[in-house]
Amino acid sequence: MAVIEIKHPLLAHKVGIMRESGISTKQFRELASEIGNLLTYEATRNISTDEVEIQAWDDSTLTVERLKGKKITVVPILRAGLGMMDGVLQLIPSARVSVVGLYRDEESLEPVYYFDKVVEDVDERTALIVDPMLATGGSMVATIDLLKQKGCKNIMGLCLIGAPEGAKAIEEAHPDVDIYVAAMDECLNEKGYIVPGLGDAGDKLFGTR
Ligand SMILES: O=P(O)(O)OC[C@H]1O[C@H](OP(=O)(O)OP(=O)(O)O)[C@H](O)[C@@H]1O
Ligand SMILES: O=c1cc[nH]c(=O)[nH]1
Ligand SMILES: [Mg+2]
Repeated sequence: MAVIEIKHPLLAHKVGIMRESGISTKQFRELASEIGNLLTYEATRNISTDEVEIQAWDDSTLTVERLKGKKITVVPILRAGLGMMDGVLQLIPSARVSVVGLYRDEESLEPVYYFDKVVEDVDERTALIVDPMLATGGSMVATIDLLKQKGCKNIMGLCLIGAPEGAKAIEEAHPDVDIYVAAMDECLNEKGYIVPGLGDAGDKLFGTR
């Protein structure tokens, strides 16, 4: 199963608020970041830790676990992915950030590449792609393609909302990649928007349109 819906009352509550018409930019941003944080907690359940020795409070030597935080790169897909990024970095502050710029052509719904700045040692890191919407899946597939071309071998994704069409696209193109979503919705409408969805996540995060 490449796309995993995380069922949790906190996520359901927060996604429900994000779907309301007239939500403020401020509240939409806060919720996108909070859900990014909660999804990170779930998605990182099985990432590896190192054992390190510390000097404990009573001067004894203690072996504790440390996250291999420097081995993760967070990959926001511009623009809307930036809205989830801070919530992810709150939990993994030492992660490096790699940015991928794509927008979806409104007519063809195909992803159009315009920028990337991916960390040089991405082949040694786990990539955590963040983007609120998995609609046709084209933008996520293109980002995974790009990261794999650069040598990245471990890739996960975090999205607020997924559509079955996007899940199918990921499972066909990249069955090795797990995408964690806070809600799996019903379908896409004739314009490629997720139904019920929450509208245009980028516009709501950036206050455009
Ligand atoms: O699964 P897909 O069909 O590819 O659609 C999802 C993409 O569409 C949105 O970005 P958009 O193109 O609106 O760009 P923006 O973030 O700059 O608003 C969203 O943030 C995803 O990147
Ligand atoms: O529903 C959707 C689909 C793509 N992009 C969005 O922002 N929303
Ligand atoms: Mg947009």
